[in-house]
Amino acid sequence: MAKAPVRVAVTGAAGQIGYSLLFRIASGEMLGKDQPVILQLLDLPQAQKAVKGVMMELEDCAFPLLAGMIATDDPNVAFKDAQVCLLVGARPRGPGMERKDLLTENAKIFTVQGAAIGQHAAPDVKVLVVGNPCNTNAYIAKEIAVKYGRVSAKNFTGMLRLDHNRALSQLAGKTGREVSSLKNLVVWGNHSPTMYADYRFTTSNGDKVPALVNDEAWNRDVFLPTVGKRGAAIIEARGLSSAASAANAAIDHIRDWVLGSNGEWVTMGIPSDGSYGIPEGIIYGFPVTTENGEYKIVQGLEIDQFSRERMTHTLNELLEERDGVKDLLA
Ligand SMILES: NC(=O)c1ccc[n+]([C@@H]2O[C@H](COP(=O)([O-])OP(=O)(O)OC[C@H]3O[C@@H](n4cnc5c(N)ncnc54)[C@H](O)[C@@H]3O)[C@@H](O)[C@H]2O)c1
Ligand SMILES: O=C(O)C[C@H](O)C(=O)O
Repeated sequence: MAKAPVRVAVTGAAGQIGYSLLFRIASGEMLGKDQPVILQLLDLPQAQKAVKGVMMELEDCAFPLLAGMIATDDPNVAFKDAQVCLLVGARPRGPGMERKDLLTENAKIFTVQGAAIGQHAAPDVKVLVVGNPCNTNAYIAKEIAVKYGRVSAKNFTGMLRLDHNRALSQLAGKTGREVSSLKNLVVWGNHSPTMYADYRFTTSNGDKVPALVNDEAWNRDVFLPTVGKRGAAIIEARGLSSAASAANAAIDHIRDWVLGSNGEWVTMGIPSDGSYGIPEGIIYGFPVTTENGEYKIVQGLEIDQFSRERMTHTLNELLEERDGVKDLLA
């Protein structure tokens, strides 16, 4: 018997990430090749004409799994009964900006959308925030949504998967190993240059990646800055922020969350439960495994002095961002 369709809300549907994302969701790459979806597309009033154009193209693909779609500029309509919400719509940064420079402007979007999700989404909704600064925007949406008592704080996540994928590719290049052979990588903390991509536990076909790399200077001087500043390098090269790779990471994040990671570690920005000394509630990149629609933090990893310094540095930035938005949450 055919499965019931899943309602997927996507914000910023007329934007560049939206254009890379929607067709892949509708073709079954996110929720499975046997899972019909209904797309609930949100964008600003002035973008509705462009959203209609995207919907015409979706229609022209004749995707067998696309069971319906709506476009709206009303968050209460977009999130109604949504089981998956991809919060992409927000202003992107330009050259010379840091993601946290977007906070004042973008934060308000997530207060409104958090309230709409809290009131209208399915109680077990899974939310991924892509719009920057994504950790703190996810924090805002979570804090507001849970006030309505229907949805669960643990289901609000921020996107660290692009950083995870970037780190995998850099390590594959350095070691000459295939990306698919690399296991047990983690990116701790904030989606910002302070993030800490940590390959101390990474293996490739049973070999330890730190031994294959065997170059501590490369870790500090090349790997960490390359992964941390990759978003800015793309803006510099393209004149626009990453889009297809961001959409790809969003697909990876939700697919693994819903369908399971088969025991493999993936990085998700999730509300801390206090693990590794990270204060509860902060949306922080952790190594997780996923099964049956739930994630579990990988426990028991040794944190050496260098790692603790890096983890604290990225945490401090998140604490500062949280302080910067506390008035919005009062
Ligand atoms: N977390 C990550 O790894 C990651 C990666 C890439 C981009 N991003 C972020 O994703 C966001 C979107 O990037 P983009 O390149 O698609 O931008 P874009 O400017 O191409 O598109 C943004 C879309 O969002 C819409 N929008 C703005 N405010 C909205 C609101 N209140 N409700 C609904 N829609 C709204 C705009 O009308 C536009 O259609 C940016 O904040 C960018 O920095 C995050
Ligand atoms: O860097 C940006 O502003 C966009 C995005 O967060 C990225 O990492 O590519």
